[in-house]
Amino acid sequence: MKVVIIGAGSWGTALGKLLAEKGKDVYLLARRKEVCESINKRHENPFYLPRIKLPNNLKATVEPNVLRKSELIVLAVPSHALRKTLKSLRDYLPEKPVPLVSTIKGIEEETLATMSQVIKDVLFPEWHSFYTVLSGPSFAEEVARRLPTAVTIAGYEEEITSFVQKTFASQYFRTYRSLDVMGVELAGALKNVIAIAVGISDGLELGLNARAALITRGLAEISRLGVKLGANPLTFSGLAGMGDLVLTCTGSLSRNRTVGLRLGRGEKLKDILAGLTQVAEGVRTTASVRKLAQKVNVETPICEAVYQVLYKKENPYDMVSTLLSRKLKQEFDF
Ligand SMILES: NC(=O)c1ccc[n+]([C@@H]2O[C@H](COP(=O)([O-])OP(=O)(O)OC[C@H]3O[C@@H](n4cnc5c(N)ncnc54)[C@H](O)[C@@H]3O)[C@@H](O)[C@H]2O)c1
Ligand SMILES: O=P(O)(O)OC[C@H](O)CO
Repeated sequence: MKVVIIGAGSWGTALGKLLAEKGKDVYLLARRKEVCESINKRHENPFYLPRIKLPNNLKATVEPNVLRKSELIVLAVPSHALRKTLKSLRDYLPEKPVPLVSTIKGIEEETLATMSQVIKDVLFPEWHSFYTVLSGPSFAEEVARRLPTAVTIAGYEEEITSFVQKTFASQYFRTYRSLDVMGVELAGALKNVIAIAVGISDGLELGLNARAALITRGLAEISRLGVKLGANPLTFSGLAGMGDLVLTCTGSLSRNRTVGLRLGRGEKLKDILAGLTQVAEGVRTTASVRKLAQKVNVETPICEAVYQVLYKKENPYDMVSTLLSRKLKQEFDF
């Protein structure tokens, strides 16, 4: 099977390695020639996934023609780049739709579209039912090191979703199936904002009680918004929900948590972003979530507090007192 992964960053490379080890013919569609050269000649991607040996049947190219005969397409670019990237590649897609797997965790800021909605806008209608989203607690580096991982794959069509589930499943990568595309997409995007909040709290050394409170109330916030937008509430207690939230909020490999930690320790956002070589999706998603929550009239106080720190230069300490001094309420709204 010929697989093309659009995006040769850390996640695209780790998933490409997994599929290549399963015997698939995998091509990473990269932007930079030096990334391709390194993958094709030295079998490593030092720019995004250093110190990991890649299999020989994982190849990289900048040539979009590679998409023409693909049998599975994986999307692994940052959410803000998906629309533009897809538009530029649209003319190279195979004649008939093939299963499409988004591994992207974000919400488009200008349109508030999830990735499935971006795809619906850009691609032809017949591609819609071929869409799936792969999400859950999965640091690229750990997957690349073949450490045990479990994820959720959600799609619109049972048959396509099962096909993608089987394609990715391996001895160390367990895949579950779901039909809740909206829930899985929102859970993956929103957990990054809560991870920034937890990072800030940990950077301020506010303790483990505060961390647990933020994760739990963060989950309440994610679920409230998700359910309002049509997601299945159960999704938020699953791998794409609680699983990924816990991982990203507590795992030292998280880029979103790290952005928060550094803010909490007193660094400026612009300095942190200037030094990042990989995407921290939660920074942009914070602005998207705020607009989305306002649009559908859902309270998201933690996301709002993160927004104030990131975009309005609020002091992180004030974020905490704002959250703690909110009007007392019932734990559950229902
Ligand atoms: N890295 C992980 O552990 C991990 C795990 C699960 C999901 N994800 C998600 O996967 C997506 C990709 O993240 P990543 O970790 O691979 O990021 P990354 O920063 O490691 O790599 C991003 C890739 O996209 C390309 N890219 C960046 N900006 C672009 C643009 N404007 N136009 C086109 N291409 C562009 C880069 O060249 C690179 O190939 C994100 O939504 C992320 O949340 C990442
Ligand atoms: O490094 P982060 O914060 O983008 O998190 C990576 C993955 O989404 C974890 O599942």
